Amino acid sequence: MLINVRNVLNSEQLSQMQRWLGEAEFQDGKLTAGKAAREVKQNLQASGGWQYAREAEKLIVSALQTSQPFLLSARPKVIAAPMFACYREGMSYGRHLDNPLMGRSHPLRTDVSVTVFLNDPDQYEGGQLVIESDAGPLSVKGNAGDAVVYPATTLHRVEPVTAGERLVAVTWVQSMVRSAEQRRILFDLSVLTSQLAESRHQSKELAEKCQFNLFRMWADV
Ligand SMILES: O=C(O)CCC(=O)C(=O)O
Ligand SMILES: [Fe+2]
Repeated sequence: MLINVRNVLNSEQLSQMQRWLGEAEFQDGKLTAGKAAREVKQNLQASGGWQYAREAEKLIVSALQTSQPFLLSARPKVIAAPMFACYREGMSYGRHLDNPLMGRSHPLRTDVSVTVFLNDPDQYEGGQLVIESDAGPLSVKGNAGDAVVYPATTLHRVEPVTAGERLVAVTWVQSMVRSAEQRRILFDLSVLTSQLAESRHQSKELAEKCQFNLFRMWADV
């Protein structure tokens, strides 16, 4: 399931992020890539020495933690510290698969990948995030503040930026529900429950009962 979550960051949070990023020092993104990804990764990333690194990570994680569509689609158990990437003219990230585990001392299993767009799509040309699916490639270019959430089990790439600059935060989630298929069912049931609640339909409780009991059955906490 690929979902586009609107307005994970509000305009105030977005301006704050952009101010902080204005002070960031960027370094070669290959420094944080696994062996295979290194060969296709051509971008820049905010360095660990960036004075606002911790605040920026916290802002993204807490914004995700308060977004209902994100919580219902990803069912996060742990959210990794986000990385802040910048793609300038000519930069791209070729077709790759994200590492299955991230972090050394407390490894996190990457079930879900997340990109939060930090500037508007009219500020760069190219730079689409392209996710391969059984139905063919899905190409995304989100508005500033939106996030795209997709299974980390998919091959994906970032098309070359041909003009301007693309700014994103990327992170990964270890989900309480490991299976993407099960997460999809739970998400659909949560949508169904709220639609039935809105129309005050008598079956709302039954839909919610199915959602809750399947979550209880599948959750690994
Ligand atoms: O920039 C993006 O949207 C995704 C980048 C990516 O695939 C990665 O960092 O592994
Ligand atoms: Fe990736």
